[in-house]
Amino acid sequence: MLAASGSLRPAVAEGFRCGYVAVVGRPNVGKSTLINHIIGEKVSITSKKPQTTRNRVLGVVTKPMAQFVFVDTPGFQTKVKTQLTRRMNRSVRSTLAEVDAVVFVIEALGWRPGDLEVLSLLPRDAKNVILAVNKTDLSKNRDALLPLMAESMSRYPFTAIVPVSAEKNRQLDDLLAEIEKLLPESVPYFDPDLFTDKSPRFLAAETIREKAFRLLGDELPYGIAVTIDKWAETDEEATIIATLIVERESHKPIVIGEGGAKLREISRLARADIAEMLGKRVYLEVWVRVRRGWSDDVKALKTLGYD
Ligand SMILES: Nc1nc2c(ncn2[C@@H]2O[C@H](COP(=O)(O)OP(=O)(O)OP(=O)(O)O)[C@@H](O)[C@H]2O)c(=O)[nH]1
Repeated sequence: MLAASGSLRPAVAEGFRCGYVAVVGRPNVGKSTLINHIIGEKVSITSKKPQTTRNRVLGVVTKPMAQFVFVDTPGFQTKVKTQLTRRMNRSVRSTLAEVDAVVFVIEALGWRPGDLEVLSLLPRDAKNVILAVNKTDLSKNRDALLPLMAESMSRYPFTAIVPVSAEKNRQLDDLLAEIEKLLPESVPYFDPDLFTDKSPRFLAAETIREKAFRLLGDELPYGIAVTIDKWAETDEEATIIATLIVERESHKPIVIGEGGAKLREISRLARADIAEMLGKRVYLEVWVRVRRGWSDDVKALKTLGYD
């Protein structure tokens, strides 16, 4: 199995980082604008099928030394405190605890009560929360940002504060640089080539992910990714080899299931959808692999004779 996925994985620079990023904040602070402008049109998510919302990938950005996987954090309900809301807030909390970096967005005009409500959902001792002070283009006086930054640090131990203007694309690279520091060293979860357009490879990877989430539900924690290791197509059929990457060794049997039943079902459902999408016969093989850091990968590749 290692040989199959290892030999086909693209070479990655040493020290490459990859991880999940959540962008949170009260309504209207500019979260969507920020994400859209960072991700850019060409890589916004393309899967039209409903997925487990908690795990929805909004888009992927790949830079020379890092890949950023932006995920949705639905259920940010601070207004209505129903039973359901409380449950959703719990799910928000656990989602936030599982991503590698959280970008908390406020407006440059200052803190509002709504900001504090959302802030209260963050774990108090987190070391992975960056404050993005957005809409700096609206504040006339740049000096006014200094007291705002001081006030912000008194409210929460942010690892960094970055003033940005999402709309005007200002300081977005600075923000990415801060996020990058929080991501673990890892091979990219997604083949960068898959995300440059709405490619069938990308859609196939998303379909497999979606099936895995649908079948595994709450059994499987957050981190799961799919890579397409081989894609060979003729007019009549496509041969696809994919790997489901899980976070821990203990997650592997969950995905594989009794006698391989779960994994077979994931493959069967995904194969049917991909065949429909491509309009041809599909041979799909799905492997399961535990996510490891880059250095482990290097060791594995060396063992197998790939330098
Ligand atoms: N002046 C200015 N306006 C911005 C900036 N970023 C976003 N906006 C505007 O702020 C408004 C809200 O932006 P959204 O991106 O929809 O905010 P959001 O936080 O995603 O809002 P919800 O979806 O309600 O949670 C829109 O009218 C944006 O055009 C910015 O940097 N400067």
